[in-house]
This record gives sequence, C-alpha cells and structure tokens, in this order.
Amino acid sequence: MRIPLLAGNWKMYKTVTEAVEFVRGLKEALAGVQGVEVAVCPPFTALYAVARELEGSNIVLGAQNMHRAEEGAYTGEISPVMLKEIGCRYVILGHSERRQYFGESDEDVNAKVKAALKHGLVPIVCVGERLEEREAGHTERVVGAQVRRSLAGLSGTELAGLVVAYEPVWAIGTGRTASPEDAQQVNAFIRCLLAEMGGQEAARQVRIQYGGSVKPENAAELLGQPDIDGALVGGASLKVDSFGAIVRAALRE
Ligand SMILES: O=C[C@H](O)COP(=O)(O)O
Repeated sequence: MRIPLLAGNWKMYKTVTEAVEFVRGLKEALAGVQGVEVAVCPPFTALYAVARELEGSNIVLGAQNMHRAEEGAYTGEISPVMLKEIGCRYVILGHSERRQYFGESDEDVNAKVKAALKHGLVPIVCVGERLEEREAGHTERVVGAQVRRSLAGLSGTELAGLVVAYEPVWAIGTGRTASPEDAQQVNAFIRCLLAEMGGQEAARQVRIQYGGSVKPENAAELLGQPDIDGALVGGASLKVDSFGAIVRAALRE
C-alpha cells in the first residue's frame, strides 16, 4: 500500500514571516489527519524557521533544489548536508523550471539524486513533456528518456524509496490540467519503466505523483487514479484552504 504524498512546492513565494504564519494555519487545518503524508517545500530562506514550526506536527519539510556536492566553492548554492541538518526529508529535483531557466540536464539531476540518497534525503524527481512534444505524440518517448537518464544507475531498493513527479510542462501554472485518464496513462507508463529498471517490487513501492494545476476541484479525480500516489502542488499550495482541501481529497481516496 503506497501512502500518498501531497507536497506543496512554494517556488519563490513567501518571506520567513509569511511562511511561519502559513504553517501555523496549516498545522491547525490538518491536525489529526492520518493516512497521507504532507510536505511543504519553502524557499531556502524559510527552511529553518519552518522546520522549527513543524516540530511535533504531522507535516514534513522539503527543499526545492540542492547542489550535488557536499560542500565547496559554489557561490549561491546549498548542499544536501545542509538540507539534512536543517530537518528536510524531501528535496525536489529536476523541476521543469530548473530545467528551463537554469539549464539543468538529466545528467545533473542524476548526480543530484545520487547525492540526495547518499545523505538520507528522499528525492522528488520531476519529469514531464512540453506542449509541442505532447502534440507530436512524443510524450512517452520524452518522459521515458527523462526517467531513464535521471534515475540511471540506481538499485531497485533506491528506486523503491524515491518519489517521481509527473508534471506535464504545459499544465504547470496554466490552469490547464491533464485529464485524470491522461495522467494515469503516463504514471502507469513510468511505473512499467521503473519495473524494467529496478524490478517489480521497486515499481510496486515507488510513489508517482501528478503535478500541474492541481486544485481542490480536480484533486479527488486525479488522486483516485490507481497509479497516482499524491500530488506536487504549486499555486494551490500557497493558501491553507486550498492545500488543506487537496489533502482532504486524498484522504477520501
Ligand atoms: O511543482 C509544482 C508544479 O510546478 C505545479 O505548479 P502549479 O500547481 O502551480 O501548476
């Protein structure tokens, strides 16, 4: 039985003050919720304060990115060791915005995934096709190549423990969501591929989220699909009401 993971990717939103205030509200809204895992991924500046605020709660902490090295002369970067010490459980890697605006390749993502695992962080590895790729009928080819390269060289046990987020680029922040059937089809395809790469048991255990304009109105149907094990939520994770409603939709499923 895979426990759904509902993760809020705040992107570059919320100051420390706003982050702490939000998390206080979210803790109250989700008090007593069980059977799903909830994570928030604030900007780096708010991680420490949010970690303290989350102590003893049923919400865990994630980061939005990290460098592959443990330390070094990499101005402006943050290492897996630093994230682990601050209390992060998850780290989002290879988000399409990192790939698009910061030139991250599958090879970069692969190195980061290995570094995260080495330091006890659970990677949330993002993959997804662009609109023109979908329209040309290349979704599986594009997503398949991203999965193979980003997760190359991992053992079945390592694959089993991580999280993959299928996020069609055309659905991110656009209000345009993949239909539950389309999302299910790609998630099932990813699971088959992971079975080839790491064996049936790894594929049975790995959690595969959907991301891209998830909101309270569409969450239940998406999360009701057999191969969708949670959501990576951007815009709708910035308000307690909408994120709380998405978490509750997962509970119903
Ligand atoms: O990581 C989250 C995704 O980019 C989805 O963002 P969105 O929910 O605002 O479409």
